[in-house]
Formats: sequence, structure tokens, C-alpha cells
Amino acid sequence: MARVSFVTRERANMKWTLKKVFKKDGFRPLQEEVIISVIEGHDVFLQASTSFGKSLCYQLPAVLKEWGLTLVVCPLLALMTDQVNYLKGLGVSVATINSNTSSEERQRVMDDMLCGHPSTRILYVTPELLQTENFRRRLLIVHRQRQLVRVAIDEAHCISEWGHDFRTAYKELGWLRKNLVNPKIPITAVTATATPNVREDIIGILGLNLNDLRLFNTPSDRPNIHYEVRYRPNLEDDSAEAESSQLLNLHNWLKATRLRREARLGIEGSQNPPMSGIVYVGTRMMAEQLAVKLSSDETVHAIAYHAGVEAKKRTEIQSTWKSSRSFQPAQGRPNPTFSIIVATNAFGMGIDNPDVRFVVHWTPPKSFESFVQESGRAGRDGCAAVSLVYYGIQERDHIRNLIFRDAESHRGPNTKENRDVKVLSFGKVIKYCETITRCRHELIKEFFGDHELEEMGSQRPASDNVPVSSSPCDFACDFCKEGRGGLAMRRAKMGSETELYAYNE
Ligand SMILES: Nc1ncnc2c1ncn2[C@@H]1O[C@H](COP(=O)(O)OP(=O)(O)OP(=O)(O)O)[C@@H](O)[C@H]1O
Repeated sequence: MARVSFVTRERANMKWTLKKVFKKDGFRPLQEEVIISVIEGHDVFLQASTSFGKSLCYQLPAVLKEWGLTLVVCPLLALMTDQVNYLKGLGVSVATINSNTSSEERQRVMDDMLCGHPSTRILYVTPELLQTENFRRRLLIVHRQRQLVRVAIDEAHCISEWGHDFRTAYKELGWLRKNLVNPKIPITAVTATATPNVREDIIGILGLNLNDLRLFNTPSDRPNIHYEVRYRPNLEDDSAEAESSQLLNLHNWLKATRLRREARLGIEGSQNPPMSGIVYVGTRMMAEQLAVKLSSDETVHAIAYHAGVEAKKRTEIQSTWKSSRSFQPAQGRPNPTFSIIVATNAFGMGIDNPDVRFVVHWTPPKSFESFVQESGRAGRDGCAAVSLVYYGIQERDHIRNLIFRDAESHRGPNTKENRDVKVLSFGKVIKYCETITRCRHELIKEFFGDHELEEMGSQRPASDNVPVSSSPCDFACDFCKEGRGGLAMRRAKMGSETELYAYNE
């Protein structure tokens, strides 16, 4: 009886807050169930695909009640700043303490935390801050004052050495469960990219209570993304020719995309706002060079983004690209059809631009998890988008050598394990790219062990809208569109069967 009234009352309250505070018309499938579990005070582990809306699952409960502080641990300054600005824009009382926070602001936030009834509802911190004695002491005071309601761990895969973005400070988060007791503070951990090993670490290190843990997941692939691999010819003795034929290939693909768009919309492409895309490259120099080469076509405006670009300029590039609707072309050039960021992996996790229509990997990604994170920047509005990976035997071998060389150049007890993790993850990239007999959506789900989550009793969204189709992904990948024969022909250009790893069956 008590539960029925909770559900009825809280659901109405949640919907009202969703609309009134977050300006959203409704929940996405599964969000409501996750949020109810968070509000009920359970430990929650949510593994949902990129762009699912995981942040809302801890932000909405934080503002639903009229008091109490939610602590959010987040690995990236840029991500934290984006979230804080977004929430401030909605009128939520939110704060952050990180290396960019001024001492006055830091003092103000700390004073508020300790005042016995903090007005801050959500506090974003780095895992490094949470390691400091000073912050821990203050957090324990807030807890004793019964003002700490829950902790959320964003990008929880960073906890695991099996993960692609392992952060030592994340591993120390076990402190939370050990010290925030009487009452126990519930923990919500969210990620888009955790393999079975990583999940085990997240649950174990955070000390999530298995008897009470609520597990949720959505499939790891993204149904609205068309996944495709393009094979580079193996021109060992002429890498410049291979490079220029790849550039031509990408320019042709952009041209075909532009023509399709114009045909669909029935108006000149130049009258539409530019279409946003990201091209990932391996090095800063490559980013600079490729941005210039892509911009040689006047329908393309491409700009390089990497850690060597000054921080202020990077923010500027990102915000111009995000607001492509108000894009101003350079003097003397027509309005471009494409606004492209050519980026190294300095641009990735957490970037939330709703209308990115394509993500291209100019060379194979170094890990499968980063591939899923980076390709997941596409189609965040739920509309159709494309992921293209250019793949060649030389690049494959080059990356493998880099992984081994990097491991050898570092000393330390974890070197071998760390290298093995990287080799294993790159092995998945190889399998993903070289396989010509399976749907790519299915491969992604397999690599993240979606089936095992099901066996662990994870709740998934109801699948009543699954299209009836003879393809597992409704023809949203190159295998399902072209079939084995078509892919085999394309892959043959890359090299002989003996040069491929034994991954393709
Ligand atoms: N119920 C909803 N209705 C409409 N938009 C939503 C809803 N929930 C979340 N969103 C929007 O979806 C976008 C993605 O949300 P969010 O950044 O939380 O994704 P995420 O799951 O953390 O993805 P990633 O792992 O890729 O960072 C945001 O712009 C957010 O405002």
C-alpha cells in the first residue's frame, strides 16, 4: 500500500520536475525506472549507450527533494563545466570544485556545504579532490548533518584498470562506501562502455550492495547509427598515394551526402545550416593537415582540434561548431555544407552536440571502447547518423607496434597488464573491422557482454518498437546492406587473406 502511494505521488512529481525544471516532454524508455530506483535509495548501476541521457538519472532525483546534497564525481573538467553551465541555465543550484575554481568560490561552496542546510543541490568534483583529507573531512561533516543524500559516479568505467580511461584516483572511490555509513549513502554508477571485467571492478571497488543493487542497461550499440568500415588499399611503398585516394574517397562520400540532402530537401544545400561532423585522427599534425586538405573543397569548413590548441581557442572552436545553425562562412566563401572538427582523442567523452551527422575515424581507433565513445558523438538527437572507419593493414600494424612500444617505454609493475588490456581492446577493433560475416551492431553488443548483463538480471527497455526486418540492425550497417560478398570484395583491396588476423569467421 505504502509503495503504491509512493509510486503514484513520486511519478507525478518526477514528470512535473522533468517538464518544469529540465524542459523535457517525457522520459526516454527506462529512464523513469532508473530514476525511481535512485529515489528509493538503492545502489544503482546503469550501463546505457552513448546519448541515452544518463546524467538526468541522477540530476532529476537531486532536485526533486527540497533539500540535500548530491555529490557527482566526474573525470573531465570540460564535461563538468558543460554540465554545470547547463544546470545553471535551468536554474538548478549547482556548483563545482576543481582546479579552475577560484579560492573565493571554493570557500563559498565549502561554507555552504557545511552550513547545516546547503543550498547547493548538486556538487561536481574530480576524483582527485575526493582523495584529499581536507575534502573528505568536510564531506563526513555534511554526512553527519544528514545532508548528503547520494553520490553519483559518472563515467564509472574509469575505475577499472581493464577500462580504456583508467584513473588511479577513481580506484580510491571505495572510500565512499567504507566511510559514509550510518546511514549508508546510496551510490549511482553510470557508464556507456563497460566490458564484463570492468563491470565487476565497478561493483567490487565501489562496494555496491549486491543484495540491493538495481542493474539497468540498454543495448551498447546505437540503432540510429549506420556503422561502416572502408578498407584502405595496401600500397606499402606509396603511402602518399594511399593517403590521397582516402582523401578522395572521403570527399566523394561528402559530395554524395550533400547531393542526397539537396534531393531530399528540394533546395540548394547552401540555404541550409551546415551539417556537423567529426573526423578523428591519430596525431596533432595530422589534424592540422587534414583540416586544410578537407577545406580545399569549398563546401567544407574543417578546423583542427587537439591538446596543442590553446584552451581559449578550443572553447571557441567547440562553441562555433556547436551552434552551426548560426555559422558565418569566411569572407569570399559560400555558406559551407559541412562544418567539421578534425580532432585527436582530446575531443571525445561527454561532447553533447545533438546534431552531429557523421563521425569518421581516419585511422583505426586505438581501443574499442574509445571507438564506441567517439562514434557515439553522432546522432545524439536520435536521427540517422553515420560512423565510418578507414582501416588498412599498415595502420593496424602501426598501432599494434605503438601499443607495445608505449608499454616498454614506461616502467612500473602494471606495465604488462596494462599492455595486455590495450592489446585486447585493440584486438576487438581489429575483429570489428576485419569481420565480413556479422552485423556490426551485433558485434558491438557482443564485445560489451550485453547478454551477460541480461543474465545478471539487468532491466532493459521494453522492445515493442523493434522493426520487423530480416537484418538484425534493420540494414543499418555495411554487412547487412552489402552482404558478405560485397564486403569481401571491398576488403580484398586491402590485402591478401593471409595478412588478416584469424578474426573474420
Ligand atoms: N527524457 C529526455 N528527453 C529529451 N532529451 C533528453 C532526455 N534525457 C536526456 N536528454 C538529452 O540527451 C542528451 C544526452 O544526455 P547525456 O549527456 O546525459 O547523455 P549520456 O547518456 O551521459 O551520454 P554519453 O555517455 O555519450 O555522454 C542531453 O542533451 C540531454 O539533455
